[in-house]
Amino acid sequence: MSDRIDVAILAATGSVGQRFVQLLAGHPWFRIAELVASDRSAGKRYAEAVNWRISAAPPEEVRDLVVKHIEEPINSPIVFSALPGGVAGPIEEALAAEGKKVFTNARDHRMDPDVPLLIPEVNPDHARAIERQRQLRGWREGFIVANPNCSTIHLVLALKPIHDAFGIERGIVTTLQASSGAGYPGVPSLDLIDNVIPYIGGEEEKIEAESRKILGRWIDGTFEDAPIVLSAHCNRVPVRDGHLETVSLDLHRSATPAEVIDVLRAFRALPQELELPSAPRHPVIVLEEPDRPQPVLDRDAERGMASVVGRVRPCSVFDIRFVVLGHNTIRGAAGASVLNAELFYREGLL
Ligand SMILES: NC(=O)C1=CN([C@@H]2O[C@H](COP(=O)(O)OP(=O)(O)OC[C@H]3O[C@@H](n4cnc5c(N)ncnc54)[C@H](OP(=O)(O)O)[C@@H]3O)[C@@H](O)[C@H]2O)C=CC1
Ligand SMILES: N[C@@H](CC(=O)OP(=O)(O)O)C(=O)O
Repeated sequence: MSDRIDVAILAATGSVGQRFVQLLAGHPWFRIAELVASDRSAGKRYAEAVNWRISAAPPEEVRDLVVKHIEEPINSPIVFSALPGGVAGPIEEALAAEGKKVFTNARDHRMDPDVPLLIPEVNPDHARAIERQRQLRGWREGFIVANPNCSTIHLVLALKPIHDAFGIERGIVTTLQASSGAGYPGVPSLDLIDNVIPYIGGEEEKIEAESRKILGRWIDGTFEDAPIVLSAHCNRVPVRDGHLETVSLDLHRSATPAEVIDVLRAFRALPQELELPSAPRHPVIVLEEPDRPQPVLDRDAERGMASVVGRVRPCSVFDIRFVVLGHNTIRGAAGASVLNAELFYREGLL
């Protein structure tokens, strides 16, 4: 009999669901007990249902689990959700109302005024919002905690130490986002090979709004946005995994590239202090080679859990500019949710 806590993964067969399976297989605190997906997969063994795309084969411990239908009851106390946006909202609410602790990747509840949009290195205190959430929604044990959009997470991990040290007034971010960000099979290959698509629906708005919420404060029972103005431009590029973002920032107090590199390299926070199992030792890595970071070379840094910064230099329009890269389905999605759950476990909130 294991003393690990049982968890269910919703949408376990998709791009993000597969990452959940990979990251939770053999986890020291959590045990994959239930895998859930749509009509297409329900009733099949996981190994038959999934089109496993991230390594040679799914982990041994899940291959024979029979995939549940999304309408079947869930027994595990913790639920990781990789459901599609639009589908996720009501399902996650019903589960939280039943008492489940729901850690979601989906966009549906991220901007709710009582849902923490959590990056444990950046705003762990926002976790306190679950008390208000329970009060407002009449939930006794359950809750919903969201992690941000994949581009937002890597951007904000780099912004946080800079904001704390120098204050960010405004900025421009341009993303080059991997094809796996669109799920599987995602953008048709003939649309993406030899091409760049300068549009990802809703992404620019999410990056701008989510960053302000995360860098803002939880105060007197409400979220107060950080007064930072961002302009985002999002592009889909023919890269398999890893979102790269170019960033220019206007600061309250101007800083040299060396000062910015120092604060990024010194950045450590609660997950590192608590030694959470999925926490990177260095949440932000800074490279000094002029042509890095690159998706193929750098997306797996710290098992895909770190953001990799490079090309920190003065900006001719604002104060400072740099590039940040991160793995979109690991730290940008499933790994982010797992780290959120680990923080809750260590803080006694599960
Ligand atoms: N890919 C990324 O980089 C990121 C994705 N996200 C978010 O994560 C979520 C999942 O995205 P992704 O994995 O890329 O998507 P995929 O298209 O790869 O996978 C979709 C998954 O959803 C399941 N599904 C679809 N409809 C239903 C339904 N009605 N009930 C139950 N399960 C259903 C599918 O199951 P089946 O196989 O049985 O059809 C499959 O497991 C989305 O909310 C997305 O916005 C967030 C950050 C990054
Ligand atoms: N939009 C992201 C992935 C995603 O699904 O984002 P969100 O969870 O914010 O909808 C991408 O295309 O790379």
